[in-house]
Amino acid sequence: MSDIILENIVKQYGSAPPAVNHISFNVRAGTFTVLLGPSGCGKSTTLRMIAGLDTPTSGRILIGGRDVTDLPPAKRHISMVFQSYALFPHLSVRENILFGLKVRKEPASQHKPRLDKVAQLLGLAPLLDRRPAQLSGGQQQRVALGRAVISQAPVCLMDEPLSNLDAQLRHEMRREIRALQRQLGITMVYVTHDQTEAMSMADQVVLLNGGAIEQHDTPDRLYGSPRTVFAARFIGTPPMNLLSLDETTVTAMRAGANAQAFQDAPHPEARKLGIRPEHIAIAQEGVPAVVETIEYFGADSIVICRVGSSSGVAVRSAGHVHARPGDPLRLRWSPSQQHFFDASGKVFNPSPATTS
Ligand SMILES: Nc1ncnc2c1ncn2[C@@H]1O[C@H](COP(=O)(O)OP(=O)(O)OP(=O)(O)O)[C@@H](O)[C@H]1O
Repeated sequence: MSDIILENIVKQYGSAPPAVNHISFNVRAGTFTVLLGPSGCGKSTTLRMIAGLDTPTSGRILIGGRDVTDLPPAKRHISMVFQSYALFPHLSVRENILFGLKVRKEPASQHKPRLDKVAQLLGLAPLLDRRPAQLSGGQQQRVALGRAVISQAPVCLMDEPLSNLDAQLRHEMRREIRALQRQLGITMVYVTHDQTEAMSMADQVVLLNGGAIEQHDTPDRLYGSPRTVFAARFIGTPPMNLLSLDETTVTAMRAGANAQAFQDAPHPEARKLGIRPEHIAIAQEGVPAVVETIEYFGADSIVICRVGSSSGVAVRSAGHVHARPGDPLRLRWSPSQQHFFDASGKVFNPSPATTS
């Protein structure tokens, strides 16, 4: 089986701080893992080391139980898809897709049946005689996928493969890639900085920050039980609200006569309270707030408020909210949706809703 194991991987370029700093994680065979994080966090470097395009400064990489740390890419039984597609402009779609099979001298009798299958899977049959320049961005992306899939490698590595496509197409391709991965049982490692992409595609997300793993979890747990302020803020649009637990804000929260939340004093080491915008409701009674701005999106509105000394607290509300900047509001949320963080930004006390 093609499990991937990274053991204590470090990548150092010259005297700069390590691009990848002691990371270890496992990818189970047949699953979809996303490497997620902001620009420069080490996603591509990590993927390139799994691919064999970069060598770790220290640590080991195993694929399917084999130590591949010092093996070249061609010996790792992997396929790759890059942002740039890297198609040969002078070759037809058919030739582009078959290129790898020819280089690896796979028996010619295999070419046609495998090409037919891939063309059918990806809807490329009518385009086989075209050159890349005669294709749309989405079609070129499909050819790049076809080239990866035809290799029948058990592991596929993708680096921001959809970033050149418009939003609509990106959406469609996400579904296609996920369906293809499931259908073929491929072990997938996929790099993106787009948290929506990660959340909608992954079985497991490895969230990186400054070359280290911030959290490795299912999308569900990453969203529901972020371990750090960084994870809480990186996932979700708008991100989780963070209210400083200073006296003004705590007093404001306690002032809500019926504010179920926050009747007890927060733990003295808790410095910030996190609540997701969709977990706060505008109510008759509750924590007093003042409207700062309202953004209307059709299906819902985001009301930005001030609560105590915390400005910019986002509340997601269905439909159109009829309020103006300066209007007073009352807010409610359930204590089970509260996340407390300590001074170092680590979750203080996983919320009861997520510990069960
Ligand atoms: N060949 C290299 N030489 C020196 N430094 C490098 C090299 N490749 C990457 N780095 C540095 O390593 C760090 C991680 O880069 P990496 O490309 O892995 O980030 P990333 O998370 O993929 O970012 P992005 O989303 O912008 O592609 C960055 O600080 C980058 O400048």
